[in-house]
Amino acid sequence: MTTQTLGLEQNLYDYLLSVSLREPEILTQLRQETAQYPIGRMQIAPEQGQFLALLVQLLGAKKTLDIGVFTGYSSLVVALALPRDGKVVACDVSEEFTTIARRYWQQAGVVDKIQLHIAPALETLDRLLATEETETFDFAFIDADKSNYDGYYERSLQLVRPGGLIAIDNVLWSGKVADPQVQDNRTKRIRAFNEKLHQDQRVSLSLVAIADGLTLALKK
Ligand SMILES: C[S@@+](CC[C@H](N)C(=O)[O-])C[C@H]1O[C@@H](n2cnc3c(N)ncnc32)[C@H](O)[C@@H]1O
Repeated sequence: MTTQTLGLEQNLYDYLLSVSLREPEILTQLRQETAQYPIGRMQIAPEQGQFLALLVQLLGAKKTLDIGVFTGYSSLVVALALPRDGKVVACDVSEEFTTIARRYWQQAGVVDKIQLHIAPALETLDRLLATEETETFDFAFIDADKSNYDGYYERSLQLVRPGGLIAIDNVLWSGKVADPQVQDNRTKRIRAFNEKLHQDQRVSLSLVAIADGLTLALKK
C-alpha cells in the first residue's frame, strides 16, 4: 500500500490511482523495494511523483534540485521527465539510502543526468551559490529534514530563476499542523514555515492537498 493522500477515503484513492497513475516499471520496482524497509514511508507517493514530472515538463525544466533523495524516487521521476541534456543536483547525507538510489538510476539509464552530493544539503546549496549558480535552476523539490526547511527554501529561492518553481513536501504533516494539541518542535516549525510562505510576496503560491501536502512557490 502506498502513502495515501491525506483525508481521502481508501476506495477513492484507489480509484484515483486506477484512472491516472502511469508509473514506469522501474519506479514501481523501486517503490516495492523501498516498502520493505521500516522507514519506507519517507518515499513520496507515486501520484505525487507523476505530478512533479508533469510540473517539470510544464516548466520546460533542464536543471533541477532534489533536496532529500532517500532511495531515489523523486530524483528518478524528475530525471525521466527531463530532456536528454537535463540535470538533477541531488542532495542527501546517507550513503546507505543513496546506494539503492544509484542502482535504480543506473538501471533506468539516467545516472548521467543526476549529480549526487553526499553532504548536509545546506552546505551543498551554499557551494552552488558560491559557484555562481544563482538563478540557474528551473525547479527545486524540498523533502529533507524538516528542521532546515526555511534554510532550504531561502537558498532555493536564490538558486531558481524568475519563473522557476519550488515544491515543498509534507507541509500538512499528517494533519498535525491543524491540531492545536500538537505542540512539538517539528510541527511548530512547519506551521511557522507555512505561515511565512502565506505572506511571502516574492512568490506566487498554492498549497496542493496531494499526499502529505505539497506547497508550490513560483518565483516572481
Ligand atoms: C523524506 S526522505 C526523501 C524522500 C525522497 N524525496 C523520495 O522521493 O523518496 C528525506 C531524506 O533527507 C535526508 N536528509 C536528512 N537530513 C539531511 C540533511 N541535513 N541534508 C541532506 N539530506 C538530509 C535523509 O537522509 C532522507 O534520505
